[in-house]
Amino acid sequence: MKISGIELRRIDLPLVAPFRTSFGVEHERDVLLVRVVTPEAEGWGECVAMSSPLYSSEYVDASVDVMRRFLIPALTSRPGIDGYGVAHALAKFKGHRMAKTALETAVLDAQLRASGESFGRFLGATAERVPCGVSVGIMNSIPELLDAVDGYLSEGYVRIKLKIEPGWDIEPVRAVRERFGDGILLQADANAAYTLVDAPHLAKLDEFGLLLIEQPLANDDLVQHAALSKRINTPVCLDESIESVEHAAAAITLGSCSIINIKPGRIGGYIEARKIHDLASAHGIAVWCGGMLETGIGRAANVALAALPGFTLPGDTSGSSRYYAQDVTEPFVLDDGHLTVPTGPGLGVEPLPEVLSEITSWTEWIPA
Ligand SMILES: O=C(O)CCC(=O)N[C@@H](C(=O)O)c1ccccc1
Repeated sequence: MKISGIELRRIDLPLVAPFRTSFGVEHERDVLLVRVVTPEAEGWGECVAMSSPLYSSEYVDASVDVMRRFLIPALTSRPGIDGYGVAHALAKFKGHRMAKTALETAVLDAQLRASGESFGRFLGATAERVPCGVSVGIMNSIPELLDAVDGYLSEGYVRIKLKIEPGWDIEPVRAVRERFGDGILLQADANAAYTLVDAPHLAKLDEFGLLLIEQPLANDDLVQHAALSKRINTPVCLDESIESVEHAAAAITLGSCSIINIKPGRIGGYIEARKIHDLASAHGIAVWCGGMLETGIGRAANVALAALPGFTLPGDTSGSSRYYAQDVTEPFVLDDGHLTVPTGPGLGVEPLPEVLSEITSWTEWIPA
């Protein structure tokens, strides 16, 4: 396909409630969307970078800059490109995986809308719907946490993920276990808030039968997580540390984790995500699809990815209403704890024009 031009668009979406993690509190999302225009079709992608470089080094303003100055010219200067060619064309530019993922997704979406193939079928999805977990932020009190968890379980979520940090870990997990029993699927996400010194403390989580503890140690570590994995019984899952299939191979070789949270934006795209899925499956490592508070654009792609056979654990593929009163696309609505994989060409969803114009804060057209 020859790209005619690419539109960058920032949209403002307030969250239905503040979302607190060990690295900060989110009240709204300043989301960067990408629209790739070709003679055959248009395609959409979502950049999951946050407004500040707190989850990783990427942030929205930097994504706009690197796309405008380096990534988009590298794509539009080519006589033709397809989804498989994007990562190769952008490889010479270091990092900025979330920006690269948004562009690759938009090119793939255009390509697939032109060919009539769904994103899920392209990736190798084998399920028509996926079981959904939900991520629960750090709260001001245990009662507030229990009310939130009660509400999500009532909505049908099949797995609860609790954000933890030093001072908010053992007691919240204990309270949820005592209130809701051993039957609910429960896991914890530390977002790199601990060090190996905390190993004995983290071992106290072992009594609660958690599915996993996600990224307990530094965001770029593999070696210390391997040491921690030998000192606690709760399975270690990596998120921030895995930025490529090479990282995943190293983590598996070192024994750094037994579960991987696959977040396409973090690793540079859905094609790289499928590589990690295939590698992990070959090693008996379970994977699940993480989330970055995506709008329906990124959510559609994540739900398609989560339908691949190796995604054996419920992901952070919540319904749109977990974060947004009004999504930029038709909302993803939980049905019996599951979301249906879109079956239309490409992502199978697109922004609602009236909503998009209302929430757009900035847009720029970059011609080929
Ligand atoms: O449901 C979602 O999309 C969010 C899932 C979630 O907890 N994401 C976490 C994470 O570290 O995995 C996150 C929160 C805020 C910002 C970035 C990441």
